[in-house]
Amino acid sequence: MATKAKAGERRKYPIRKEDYELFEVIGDGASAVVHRARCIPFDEIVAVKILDFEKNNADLAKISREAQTMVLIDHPNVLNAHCSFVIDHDLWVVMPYMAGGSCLHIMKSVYPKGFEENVIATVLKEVLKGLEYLHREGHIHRDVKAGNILVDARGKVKLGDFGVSAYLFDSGDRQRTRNTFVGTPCWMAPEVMEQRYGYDFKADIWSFGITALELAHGHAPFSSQPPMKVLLMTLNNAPPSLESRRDKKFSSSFKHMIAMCLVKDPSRRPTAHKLLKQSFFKQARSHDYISRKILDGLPDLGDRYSALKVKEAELIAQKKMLDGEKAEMSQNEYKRGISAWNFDVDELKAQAALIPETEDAALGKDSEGCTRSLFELDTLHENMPHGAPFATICFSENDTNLENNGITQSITDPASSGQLAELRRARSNASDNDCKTDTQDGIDAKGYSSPSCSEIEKYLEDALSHSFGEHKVSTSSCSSDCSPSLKHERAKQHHQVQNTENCNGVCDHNRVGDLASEATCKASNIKW
Ligand SMILES: Nc1ncnc2c1ncn2[C@@H]1O[C@H](COP(=O)(O)OP(=O)(O)OP(=O)(O)O)[C@@H](O)[C@H]1O
Repeated sequence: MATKAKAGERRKYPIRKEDYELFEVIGDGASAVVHRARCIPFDEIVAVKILDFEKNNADLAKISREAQTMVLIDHPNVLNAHCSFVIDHDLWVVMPYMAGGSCLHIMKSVYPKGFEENVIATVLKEVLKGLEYLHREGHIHRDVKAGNILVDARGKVKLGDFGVSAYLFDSGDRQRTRNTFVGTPCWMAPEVMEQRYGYDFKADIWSFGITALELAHGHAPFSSQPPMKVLLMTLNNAPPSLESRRDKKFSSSFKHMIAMCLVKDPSRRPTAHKLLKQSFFKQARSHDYISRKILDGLPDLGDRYSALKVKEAELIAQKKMLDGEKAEMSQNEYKRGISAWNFDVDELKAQAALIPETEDAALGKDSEGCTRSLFELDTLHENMPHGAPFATICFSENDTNLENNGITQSITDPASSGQLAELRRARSNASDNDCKTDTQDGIDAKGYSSPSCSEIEKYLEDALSHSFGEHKVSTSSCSSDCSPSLKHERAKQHHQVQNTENCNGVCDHNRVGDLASEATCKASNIKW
């Protein structure tokens, strides 16, 4: 028989396995499986998240933190836990059942290209209210994404999954920043990736901006890229935005709100409280609207989940086949790129050996003498934009000379004066039609990152004007603050010019080779 709690009092949910009847699986994540279930004494449908901490390598601290945090939560827009308990090596977390499932699930099932703007505004306003509460209470959520925005049967929206959340104010000393590296790369703020100065609740605002793009397009920027590439693109490229041709349907207030969140310098991002005042949210409607607009006619959550699993399995099988072809193609492009630039590996090694010791460090040279750049080529190529045929990049995690993010790129001069002339010719031949059209995240139909017209022009300009004798070029986030971080004065001037032209965060020299080689191929009439 159901027991009733007094007004204002929280019901005490039973903490015995026998008190729950588990039904179908309705979700799974990195560490858990979630079931629809019935709490027998209350005759209430709930969700039970089961985490096997033995299988998950026993991050018991993380898991209990998640459970404790969830039980203490008290806000209509944040999913709380009714209770949690340990059964063998499983932790059971009992939560309210969110019958609509996550926004990611809803999009995958019915709106693969994303939601309409007023649906997004309504959902995001609720999420922001939840974030405002969490930040006020000293939490960083650290995993804001569509997969963690849950909708109940009435269209009410809650931010879920504290799998990686932690107290911002540690045991009384109110330490505001943390130095751990957790989260999901696509939504991860640059400062979290850098792990240099720690991060604070503003990391959630970046993830919130990425989530807004995810809801607008049906997927997060760079979502088809491997994690390492996502890291590089987030750190090196301009922040993603809602500015491509396909985004014309969205209002300028939406674009502006996203641009405010996706600023690389966290101190310049607004708080959740301030964001809520943005005019974009004026179009937000009620939960009934969400229910009518996106939940009506949806199959049951369990059925949707099973259908998605089948679809996912098919995609994985297809991808396995494609990956074989892709690896071969990539290898061919790599070889072609090398020959286009007439690379001489031994000569490059010899050049590197001539560079004084202090310079070597900045070049990211390892004990074998800049070999990292040469022998990591395959891996790097996989992580570079489509067609990047040569990698003249050394990563230096220990370069203390540069005031950057710890990733240093060295552009070693592959260009003879003849090659530069060829490049110049190529640029004058390359018409705008040769360029890919600007896309919001630069991902082409094959899932490769492709440069836009303006990027090509910029990088060609960069390749031509860059002093190839210059060995150190920082790729640090010269985002909207445009702080120059080049050590050498000449490079600094070059950098400043570049920043004036493109002040929103691109210092990406990665692609010089990509574009230069593309141009070279075009000039030489080689099929690219
Ligand atoms: N209370 C709930 N009601 C309905 N569905 C839920 C509920 N909690 C979670 N889910 C579904 O289960 C999925 C996985 O849950 P959750 O994100 O908590 O697991 P996780 O292992 O922590 O995931 P992550 O990969 O984000 O770390 C969610 O994306 C959502 O679709």
